[in-house]
Amino acid sequence: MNTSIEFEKKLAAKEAVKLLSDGQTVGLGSGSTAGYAIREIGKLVKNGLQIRAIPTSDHSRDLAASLAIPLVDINSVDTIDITIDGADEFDPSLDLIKGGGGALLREKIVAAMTTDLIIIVDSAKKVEVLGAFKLPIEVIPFASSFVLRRITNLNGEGTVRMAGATEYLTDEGNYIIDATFGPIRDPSSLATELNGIEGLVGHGLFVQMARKVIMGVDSTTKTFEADSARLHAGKRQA
Ligand SMILES: O=C[C@H](O)[C@H](O)[C@H](O)COP(=O)(O)O
Repeated sequence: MNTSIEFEKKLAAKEAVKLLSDGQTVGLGSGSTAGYAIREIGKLVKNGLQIRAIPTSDHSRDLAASLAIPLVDINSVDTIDITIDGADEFDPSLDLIKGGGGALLREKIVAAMTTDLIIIVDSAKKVEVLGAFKLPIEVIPFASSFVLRRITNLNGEGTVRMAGATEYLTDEGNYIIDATFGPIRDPSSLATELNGIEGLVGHGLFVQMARKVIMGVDSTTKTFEADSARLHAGKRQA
């Protein structure tokens, strides 16, 4: 484990939870950085913060429950005030690649319901152009070969993620294809192409969804804010 990277993740998490206030419905992201935020939220709840939370993965649900963070069923709410989640890459427009941990489908649904999506990252996640990190794509098992061929048609290359000798399964019982498309200079167009493939239920391109990215860097944090006109266009698309 790289201790300075872990320190940056913790700093970003601590900064993000300052945005929480009583009465909010809060989305809980997935992954190691979001895990630090969930632990911070656990401390705030213990000290009296009154929120209700919606986790984006079974793992985050179990972690939140172990910290006595009140949880609510996503189907019982219309909107989510704020979500704190991690990312695998972010670019200068605050477009993201997510899903390295396989939680992208629920994460994107939660993000689409969220007013303020706050992304917390270490400094290694900042890129000029998305695409060095393989794009996770969630598919129903029945469609995996079909989707792999469609990815090839888009000049990409994909492989089904494995967990030992068998396919990795998401919380929704689906497969993940990790795909490379080279540098993704137009995330919005690639997202549209992928959205049109039958059997593909989600992908890790989060375009025009993040309100802020809070990045830990050395012993401080840096916050990047989305252009709000662009963000509203993205929310309508989601
Ligand atoms: O599926 C996993 C999520 O999208 C994570 O938020 C993402 O992979 C970043 O994870 P980490 O904070 O562990 O780098």
